[in-house]
Amino acid sequence: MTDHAASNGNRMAIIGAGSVGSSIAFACLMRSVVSELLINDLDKKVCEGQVLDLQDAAFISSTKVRVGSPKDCGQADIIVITAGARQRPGETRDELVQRNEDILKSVLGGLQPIKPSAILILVANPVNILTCMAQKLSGLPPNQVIGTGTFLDSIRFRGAMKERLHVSETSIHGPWRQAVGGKPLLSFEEIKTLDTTKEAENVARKAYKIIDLKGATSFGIAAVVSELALCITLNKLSVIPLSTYCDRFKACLSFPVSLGSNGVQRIVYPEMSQEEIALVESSAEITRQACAKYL
Ligand SMILES: NC(=O)c1ccc[n+]([C@@H]2O[C@H](COP(=O)([O-])OP(=O)(O)OC[C@H]3O[C@@H](n4cnc5c(N)ncnc54)[C@H](O)[C@@H]3O)[C@@H](O)[C@H]2O)c1
Repeated sequence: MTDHAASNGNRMAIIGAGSVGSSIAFACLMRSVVSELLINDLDKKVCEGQVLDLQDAAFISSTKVRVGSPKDCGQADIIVITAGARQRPGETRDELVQRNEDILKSVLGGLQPIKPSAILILVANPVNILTCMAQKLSGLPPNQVIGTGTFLDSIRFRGAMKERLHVSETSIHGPWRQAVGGKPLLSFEEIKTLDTTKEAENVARKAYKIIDLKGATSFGIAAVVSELALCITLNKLSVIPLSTYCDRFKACLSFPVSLGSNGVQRIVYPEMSQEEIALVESSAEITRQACAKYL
């Protein structure tokens, strides 16, 4: 099925038309993932400018684009929230929490009543915490509220491995203990000689490197969200690492999930060592503490 065939009848709303929101809109437009794209931003001037610019690109798409009011956006099938304070150079994700919590609260309030079958995608950071907050405040079932999680990090990892192994990103199922064509990644000669800690750090640092160089990241996350939208509209049930509520750890964390028209269908927990489980538990505890006021 072509990307074009996915668009039939679906409507997507993007809240926040800054670097990330406008790039997501452009990626979704180019892939015709929905029939109609609504864009909303507190800054009405910027929002109108982005819509007019996107409309110029729509001649090679089957998607129509327009400005949407918060209420219109609340009735979309897929609602993407990018409205948020941008991460400043050197700022940690946690320092963004308070600024972005206030914005999210006001965005969710404006969208109400949200279409009961809508899938809400959180992009603004820190994504696990905002996903937890949106699960509590949106009124939607938790499986319909997801965050982009570590999908982009996983794409970056696969991109780095592609360079080493000369195989397509889509044939690499990371991280380390996973496989390429059924062969464990760590058993490849090219990988055995790698400093895996350094390689993992490079992947984790890439967002900061881009922010240092150009002030923000936008294209990678745009491609990621267009892919999530396709999974939803086509009910693909692809397994992707996303932020979701993990009953096992009692927190919103990024784990591989199958994603379809109803949102998260199942969580696929990988085999984990005791050391890895302890690391996840400690992340879960930090996330739980940050979310405690919403539980
Ligand atoms: N999940 C990821 O991998 C990922 C990647 C890149 C960026 N981000 C995050 O995405 C967010 C946005 O980044 P950006 O570079 O687009 O920032 P930006 O400053 O360019 O855009 C944010 C936009 O949100 C708008 N906005 C603020 N409050 C609003 C409200 N209440 N209603 C509607 N619009 C509102 C602003 O007017 C602005 O246009 C940040 O939190 C950033 O950290 C996440």
